[in-house]
Amino acid sequence: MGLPQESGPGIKGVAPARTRLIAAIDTADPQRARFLINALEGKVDAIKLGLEFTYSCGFDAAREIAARHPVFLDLKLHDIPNTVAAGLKALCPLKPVLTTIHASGGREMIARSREVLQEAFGDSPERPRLLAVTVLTSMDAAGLNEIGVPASPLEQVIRLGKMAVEAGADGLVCSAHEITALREALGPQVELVVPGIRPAGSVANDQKRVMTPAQAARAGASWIVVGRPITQAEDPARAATLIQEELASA
Ligand SMILES: O=C(O)c1cc(=O)[nH]c(=O)n1[C@@H]1O[C@H](COP(=O)(O)O)[C@@H](O)[C@H]1O
Repeated sequence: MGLPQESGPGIKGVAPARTRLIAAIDTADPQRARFLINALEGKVDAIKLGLEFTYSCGFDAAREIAARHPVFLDLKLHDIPNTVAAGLKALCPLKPVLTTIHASGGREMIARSREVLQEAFGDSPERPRLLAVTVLTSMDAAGLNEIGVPASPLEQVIRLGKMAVEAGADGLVCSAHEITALREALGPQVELVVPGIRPAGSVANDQKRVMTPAQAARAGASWIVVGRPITQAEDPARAATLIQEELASA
């Protein structure tokens, strides 16, 4: 797993030079995590450690992995600005490549988050890229409506995405369905990190707004995030290789 060389697409409104693959290591078992990370060495561009791994295996285990691999630390912080900023400050020693907060936490929360990272890293390329999660890929219009958002997922992603980038986010987590509109609204530099990815023929599980790796790459994803289609495959390394081949030929 090499550190990412390219950041974002090169030409306005078109796909990045290469859409990179992140494997989500969603497990509570440190041995299983180690097995998967070893199996995926050289096959994926980064690994994602999220709530399940970090809460079960601990921050030190995450730190150990981040010292050896490019890590997307996905803890989706969402609290008052002061608390989120302090939480992010505590995460800085891990030096993740990417990390997440919720865009719906609001402008000040995002701005304070960016400030903390800027203070810790200055303009160093090691500064973790701050991603704002827009509308979870497990949500559809009915789900949004139920929580009092009378907009389509696309409208809400664009609304939150514009605000988050203005406030200082380097990128957004969105579904592949919103990439084209986000690129039109925000241009080529913004990092678009896209979960809800399912290779053709695989089950959606709890994901609602899904697309294939090739569709996401053609739309202009900077990164795709794939969990169960890799981690629950009989041969995770082969599953990752097939996805990389699909991305390369998209
Ligand atoms: O922030 C994320 O990574 C994320 C945001 C989102 O809207 N949807 C989403 O699925 N994710 C994460 O992406 C991964 C998707 O896993 P699979 O559905 O197993 O491919 C999980 O680790 C989720 O936590």
